Amino acid sequence: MLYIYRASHRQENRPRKRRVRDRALQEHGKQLSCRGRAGAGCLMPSGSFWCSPRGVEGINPELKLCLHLRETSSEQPEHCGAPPEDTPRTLELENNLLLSLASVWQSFYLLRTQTGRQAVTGERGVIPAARAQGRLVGGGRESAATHSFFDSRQRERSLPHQHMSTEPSLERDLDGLGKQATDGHTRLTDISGGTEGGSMASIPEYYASKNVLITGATGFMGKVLVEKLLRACPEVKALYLLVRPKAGQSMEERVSDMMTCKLFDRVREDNPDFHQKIIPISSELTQPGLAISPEDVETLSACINVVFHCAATIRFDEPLKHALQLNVIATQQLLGLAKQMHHLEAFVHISTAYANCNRKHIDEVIYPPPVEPKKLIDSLEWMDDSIVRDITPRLIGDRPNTYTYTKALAECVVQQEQDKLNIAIIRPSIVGASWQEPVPGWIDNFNGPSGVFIAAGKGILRTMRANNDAVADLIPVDMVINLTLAAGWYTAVHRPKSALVYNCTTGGINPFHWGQIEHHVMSSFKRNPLEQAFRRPNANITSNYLMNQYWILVSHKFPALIYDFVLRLSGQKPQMMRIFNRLHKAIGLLEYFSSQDWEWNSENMSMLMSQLTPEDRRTFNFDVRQLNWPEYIENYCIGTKKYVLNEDMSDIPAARQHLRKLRNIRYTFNTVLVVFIWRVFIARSQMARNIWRRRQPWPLAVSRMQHLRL
Ligand SMILES: CCCCC/C=C\C/C=C\CCCCCCCC(=O)SCCNC(=O)CCNC(=O)[C@H](O)C(C)(C)COP(=O)(O)OP(=O)(O)OC[C@H]1O[C@@H](n2cnc3c(N)ncnc32)[C@H](O)[C@@H]1OP(=O)(O)O
Ligand SMILES: NC(=O)C1=CN([C@@H]2O[C@H](COP(=O)(O)OP(=O)(O)OC[C@H]3O[C@@H](n4cnc5c(N)ncnc54)[C@H](OP(=O)(O)O)[C@@H]3O)[C@@H](O)[C@H]2O)C=CC1
Repeated sequence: MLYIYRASHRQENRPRKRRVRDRALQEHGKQLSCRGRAGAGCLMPSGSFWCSPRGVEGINPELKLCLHLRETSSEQPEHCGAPPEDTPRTLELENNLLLSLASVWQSFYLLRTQTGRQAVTGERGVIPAARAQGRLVGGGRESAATHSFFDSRQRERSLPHQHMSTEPSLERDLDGLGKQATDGHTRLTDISGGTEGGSMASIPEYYASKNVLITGATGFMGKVLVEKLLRACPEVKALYLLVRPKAGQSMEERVSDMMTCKLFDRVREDNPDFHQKIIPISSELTQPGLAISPEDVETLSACINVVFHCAATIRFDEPLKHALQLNVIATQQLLGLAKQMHHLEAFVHISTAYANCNRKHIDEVIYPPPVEPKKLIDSLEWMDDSIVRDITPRLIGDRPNTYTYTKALAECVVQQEQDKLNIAIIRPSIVGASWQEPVPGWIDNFNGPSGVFIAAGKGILRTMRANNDAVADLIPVDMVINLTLAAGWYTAVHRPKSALVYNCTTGGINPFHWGQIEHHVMSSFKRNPLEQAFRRPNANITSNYLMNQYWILVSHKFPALIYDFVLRLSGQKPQMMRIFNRLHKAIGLLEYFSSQDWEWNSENMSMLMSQLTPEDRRTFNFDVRQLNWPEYIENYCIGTKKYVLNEDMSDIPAARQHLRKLRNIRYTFNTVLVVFIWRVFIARSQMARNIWRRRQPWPLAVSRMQHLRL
């Protein structure tokens, strides 16, 4: 079965385009991807998908046909969009052209398969083949900012390393085969991860026998990355972790502590000796040369194949100088080290979807930086901290904090090396607890919404400024890591000419709103309460500033005063007001993100998914359509209880009992308050009594009725 379609970029045609894709998807289980302006694509018999952003448009520019689907095997072509009245012939011509392209491709594919060269293009080598046949017009777009997946495969890179020099460029796609044969050395086999003669290496096959360098491995995402690599790619050779000593612990102690964490239970079960694959390297990223010893630099330069750069300061209130030091300068230094690595195949940089939060629509491109990073680095170097603090608001401009500002600069720094390295940039939105792996709901920190959920679950947080109808772009950490590993694989195997950006978000595909989050978080914590809650969980979000301030006063500050008063009376140190002040600072920093909407284009995420084998798609699942939000939020809340607060699930009955007690206390308190108000303001004041009578005629009516009955 061969599907052929072409799609215009016109907004009104998108639903139709989606229908075609969905249909093909239903029948083939393949995620299709087509991007660029008007596009044309065909799903090959092998199941692979071919698409050219400009090819057909170049042949027949006046065609503004929205969508056309044709099944060659069935007699009746299905039209998913109305073909233009004046174009049946052109359309026919075009379809014929696509069909002939497809058949050229098929013969080429077969030829390659017969000559055992699948590793070169695999079943995805459609464009090179078609281009080599001189059938496609148009080429890649020029700037990295408009770079697309398909373009990336149409341009040749000047490869930095010898072992990469066998990239199957379009121009030498066919000739290159001869060259390789004379070499007698299938270097492309190296690229595809050691699979011989067969199809493209799967993700675990690719990572087999690779040395991987990870920064930020002791952090939330880094840990999940290490765990997943060890579990899903058991043949990986070694993981080199750049770790600093901290809080009186050496880096070795920190890493061995980390490996005893519950997160690694499944890996430990599969391979009790997994720690042998972990090689900690002492590194303080804010120091010159990343404070890596010369011997370690030599080792890393000689053996690393893939770098995952996760380390960063994610604090929103980080002083600019420090945020710049870690998020930008350290990234620059790491890139410098990466360029020395003789066998580096991919450099994966973790950014954030909010790096460009000053925009409402964010494409998978690297936007011009707010300032040239080098200039800023040079200027801040000589400036006193207090001066930097004073000019920070002016510098960050329309970004909310130094974190998003420096992450945007880091992307620019990474982009500057795209000619020398194979780069992927991952931009996750709000990374939350795990969806499925290694266990549902795994989370180990208070960052982002986790702290808010916990504060609400403990009954401390009662109000927060957020827009009920704004999309809460949460993404589970395991999905981010699956995508990251897949992007590493894809970058190494396909080596896009320029850095490929992956917006790793959910809102555009499977949206969920803050109002819904609030509802599910509250009901989840009522079913599975946290221990020793301060009050019954009952948080409300509002976008109204004044309303929020009112509730802060009534529901936060007033109870805190009473509680601290009671603590004082009982001879203890007051603490509630202090806790609330910290909470207000934290939620004040988060409100920017919960009060507005962004729209991210995540086509590269879909593209990447379409490139995975069915098996890899299961193992490295980042299909956000499969997220069932209520279930995810329930597991998230349970995860905060189990893994952040280390509370035991067996204590839930006691926690429920505690909530009942709090409810009874509240009822009693409210009753006492009503009686008190009655006694003080109503019973004692003649004026209040008069008002009460006028407003409340029912007591008179009741007494009259009683009188009548008597
Ligand atoms: C129920 C209703 C639900 C409705 C939900 C509505 C809205 C959801 C809210 C937010 C969503 C937006 C999230 C946007 C994320 C953007 C995505 C990203 O790209 S980056 C990752 C996000 N980064 C962060 O979240 C970091 C934010 N944190 C900070 O900037 C700072 O930590 C701080 C909040 C300013 C606090 O700084 P401070 O110096 O005062 O404290 P410390 O950091 O030293 O921590 C002290 C102590 O407190 C604990 N802690 C830290 N943060 C929180 C928190 N949010 N809640 C509770 N406790 C927190 C921390 O662990 C320390 O504990 P200890 O001393 O025991 O170590
Ligand atoms: N969490 C989120 O919601 C999101 C995160 N991201 C990005 O994902 C990446 C990982 O974030 P996450 O795991 O949540 O962050 P964490 O704060 O949990 O981890 C940060 C990591 O960086 C390391 N690090 C920090 N400073 C240094 C230093 N000076 N020298 C060496 N290592 C250092 C930390 O090591 P140590 O343990 O020694 O402190 C830690 O391992 C970051 O790049 C972040 O921008 C993007 C979007 C959302």
